[in-house]
Amino acid sequence: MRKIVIAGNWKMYKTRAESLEFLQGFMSCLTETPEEREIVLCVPFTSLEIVSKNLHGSLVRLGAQNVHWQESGAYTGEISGPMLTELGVRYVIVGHSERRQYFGETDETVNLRLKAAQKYGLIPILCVGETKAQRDAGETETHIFSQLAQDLVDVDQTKLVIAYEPIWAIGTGDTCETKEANRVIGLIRSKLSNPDVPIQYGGSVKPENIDEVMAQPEIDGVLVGGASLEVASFDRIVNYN
Ligand SMILES: O=C(CO)COP(=O)(O)O
Repeated sequence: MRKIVIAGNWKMYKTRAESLEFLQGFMSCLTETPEEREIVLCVPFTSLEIVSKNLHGSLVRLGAQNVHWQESGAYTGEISGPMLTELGVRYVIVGHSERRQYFGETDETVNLRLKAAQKYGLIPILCVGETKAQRDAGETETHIFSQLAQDLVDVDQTKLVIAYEPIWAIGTGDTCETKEANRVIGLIRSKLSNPDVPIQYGGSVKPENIDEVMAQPEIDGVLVGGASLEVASFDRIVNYN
């Protein structure tokens, strides 16, 4: 049985005060959510502690948005696995397209970050996906297979989540057709040694399309950006039908 994982990626949004306000509103909505759905909030580093302290034993899991491969060292601006686990972090996004695009992360460093996350007891959410140009050139599969082949070297597939995020569908309102997302996710699964790895879809997931996305047989959850910032919309997403 594959696990359902619904994660919010807050990116560079919300101060500590705003994070707390969200959490207080969101926790009171969760009473209806089926327990087998794992809900994760990947918040900015500065909000990890306040969110951690206010989860009060709820089923919501804490997530971060990146992790360095060393335990400590002269790596200005980076954060290590032990720094995250100390705050109660359970999940960490690795290789998001915004990190690859704007901050020079490569498949090689993504692989190092994945292995470090697992070494320190974190479950990484590995993001893969193609650009519009790659899709238009018919290179979706080759690009994603190349990312997987490099990113997953020596990675334990029993402690892993993968998110398929077509870059052209992120923050654009331009959702990938659900059947197409389902097809690509099936192809990703065919490349894994563990068929039970939960594979999420990400890219313009909203209350309006969540039911259709989750009805697809290969899709085991979602990684949500913009629609995870508002209590009402994220509540609707985690309580999909
Ligand atoms: O990048 C994403 C999640 O990691 C998707 O963002 P949006 O849901 O805002 O399109």
